[in-house]
Amino acid sequence: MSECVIELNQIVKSYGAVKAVDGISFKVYRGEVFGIIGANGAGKSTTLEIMMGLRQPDSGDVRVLDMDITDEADEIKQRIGIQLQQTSLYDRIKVKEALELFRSYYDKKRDLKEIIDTIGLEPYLNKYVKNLSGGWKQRTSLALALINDPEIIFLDEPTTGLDPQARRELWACINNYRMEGKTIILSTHYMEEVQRHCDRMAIIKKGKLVSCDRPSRLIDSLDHAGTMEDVYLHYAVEY
Ligand SMILES: Nc1ncnc2c1ncn2[C@@H]1O[C@H](COP(=O)(O)OP(=O)(O)OP(=O)(O)O)[C@@H](O)[C@H]1O
Repeated sequence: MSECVIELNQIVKSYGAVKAVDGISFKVYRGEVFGIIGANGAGKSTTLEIMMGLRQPDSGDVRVLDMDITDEADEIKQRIGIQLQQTSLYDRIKVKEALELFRSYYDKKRDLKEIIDTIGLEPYLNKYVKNLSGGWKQRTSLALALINDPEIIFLDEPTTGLDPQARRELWACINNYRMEGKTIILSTHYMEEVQRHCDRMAIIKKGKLVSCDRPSRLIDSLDHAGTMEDVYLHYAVEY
């Protein structure tokens, strides 16, 4: 078994009366592409944000790269990469400026030219982020998540709203980094992406983990399930 790089143990997080995460535990291993799926409001983003160190859980333990997420937050942030859901934060600056700004945040830096070439950003460097299409915005934010050559890359719905070609191209970029042995953790609403690209996945329903396994094993475990969409409808949806 490869090394465990993330361990969540009984995580709970409420926003006022809303229990967004309700006792979630799972492990992620080095080199995995790990998907998190669930209906709108199930608690995927909150779970991701807790793993990224952006939110404190009310209770439970989170270990990332064998460090405590609260005590060793600074060291962890140097070794992970984060791509949030589409944000207007960087709309007013150019792609090149965003890359340079992010680069200044980190001690360890990956070669910028190599990232730009791999992701194909060269023609867009002098464009304002706000003027890019959705696909190029997402590629820019993937580039930003890679700037410190992270061991773990977190992607919150990286392909939402993209057309099929842009989704395919973004996955080609993500798979490049998977081949280097990076651990990739993402949330998505696209079940065919999970089936095709994820080694394992967690299904969250109303803040609870209802299943965590390989897509093929989840499909095989259900009578009459042929696709991940059948698995999603069985586990994640409330009728
Ligand atoms: N900052 C916040 N303040 C109050 N409630 C919040 C906040 N963030 C999330 N919630 C609520 O917590 C619950 C879980 O939200 P979360 O964004 O984690 O779900 P999600 O599975 O990522 O949803 P989606 O697929 O729509 O992005 C939802 O009921 C949401 O309305």
